[in-house]
Amino acid sequence: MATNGNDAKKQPPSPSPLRNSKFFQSNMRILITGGAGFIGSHLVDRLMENEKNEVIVADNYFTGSKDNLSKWIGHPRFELIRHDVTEPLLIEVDQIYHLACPASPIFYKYNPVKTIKTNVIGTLNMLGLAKRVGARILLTSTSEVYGDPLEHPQKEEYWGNVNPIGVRSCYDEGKRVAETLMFDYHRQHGIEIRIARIFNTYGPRMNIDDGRVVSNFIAQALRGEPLTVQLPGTQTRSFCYVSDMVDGLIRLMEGDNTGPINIGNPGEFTMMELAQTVKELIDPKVTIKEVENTPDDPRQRKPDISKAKELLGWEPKVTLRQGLPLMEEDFRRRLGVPKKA
Ligand SMILES: NC(=O)c1ccc[n+]([C@@H]2O[C@H](COP(=O)([O-])OP(=O)(O)OC[C@H]3O[C@@H](n4cnc5c(N)ncnc54)[C@H](O)[C@@H]3O)[C@@H](O)[C@H]2O)c1
Ligand SMILES: O=c1ccn([C@@H]2O[C@H](COP(=O)(O)OP(=O)(O)O[C@H]3OC[C@@H](O)[C@H](O)[C@H]3O)[C@@H](O)[C@H]2O)c(=O)[nH]1
Repeated sequence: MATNGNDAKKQPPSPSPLRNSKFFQSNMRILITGGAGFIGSHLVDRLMENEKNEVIVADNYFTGSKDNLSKWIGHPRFELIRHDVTEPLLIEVDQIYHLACPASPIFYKYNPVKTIKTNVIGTLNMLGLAKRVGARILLTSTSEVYGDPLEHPQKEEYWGNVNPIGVRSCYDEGKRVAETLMFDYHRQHGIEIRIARIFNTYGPRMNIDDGRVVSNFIAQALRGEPLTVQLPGTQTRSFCYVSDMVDGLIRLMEGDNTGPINIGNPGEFTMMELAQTVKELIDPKVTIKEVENTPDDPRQRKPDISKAKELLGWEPKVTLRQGLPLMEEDFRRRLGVPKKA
């Protein structure tokens, strides 16, 4: 008999039979797609702290690097696979953190068709894997699903204001479809899903020429170049330090709520305020240069994190003024610009 595709009460598939193997098994085998990237590599560090975890990273190194994982290469509980998520992956795991996707606008716009494939086919492949082995899967979605929001701050119930045919759509709409796929697999196949809507996150290990605003301003200040504030400069973002983000993602994965749940720091700054703060912290002599913006840049963004507080017992701890110097230290080391005594 055909199954009812909309049966929300359907049970999830049973976990991998390898759980009962006579060979040594860690308690939890965790796949992190995009684990060689910025957030992914910090997540690897945190999950590897637990001796009961075995961590497998699958990454195509488009924006990530083996350098971010160098301390784990060769570790018996760690495995690194060069793999593009637009191709199927056949392995046995208990949990999947699905992060693979370029995140900086300059990188996701570089090959928009590939960005859509990564979000749609990549998420389908990872859901197929979750279904086959009975794994729980967490998607790192984004505040960009709210587009240029007409509600402020953004609650999870807000459906967003997204241009479907613009230059950011490959990412925004790609992530929206990825969320849809997650819920359809959940309803139709009983897959255990978790969706995090991540707001702008920063910290050590961001690519120096990543193109995102915090890394741009810090690198520019250290190189003695003008800070490029894109017009009008009054647009706002809310910046979350990476350790807080990793904490939120793990709580979401381990908890009972599917989400979507906003994970971000509600502290809101204009880009001009951010530039002034970086200037003051790193080098008061650097100048600020106003430059053209890119199409469809959201004018305001700030998460309502009531759900994360209530359902995950999570809220960010690191303020922007505490986090920026930690990132400055990492950038100084990588750029070879020591702090003057
Ligand atoms: N950092 C943020 O502010 C932010 C905000 C919202 C959402 N997110 C989401 O969090 C995740 C991680 O972001 P990040 O800031 O660490 O970015 P990142 O670019 O540093 O990491 C992305 C990783 O995915 C890999 N990747 C890209 N396409 C792939 C593919 N087809 N197959 C396999 N690997 C692939 C890259 O090589 C990289 O290692 C992304 O899904 C992103 O959309 C990030
Ligand atoms: O040099 C710069 C770069 C950027 N900006 C401005 O800074 C703001 C933030 O831009 P970013 O490129 O850092 O990031 P965005 O907020 O546009 O997208 C980000 O948020 C959601 C995530 O899903 C994306 O992965 C992430 O890149 C924009 O208003 C942009 O115009 C500058 O003023 N100067």
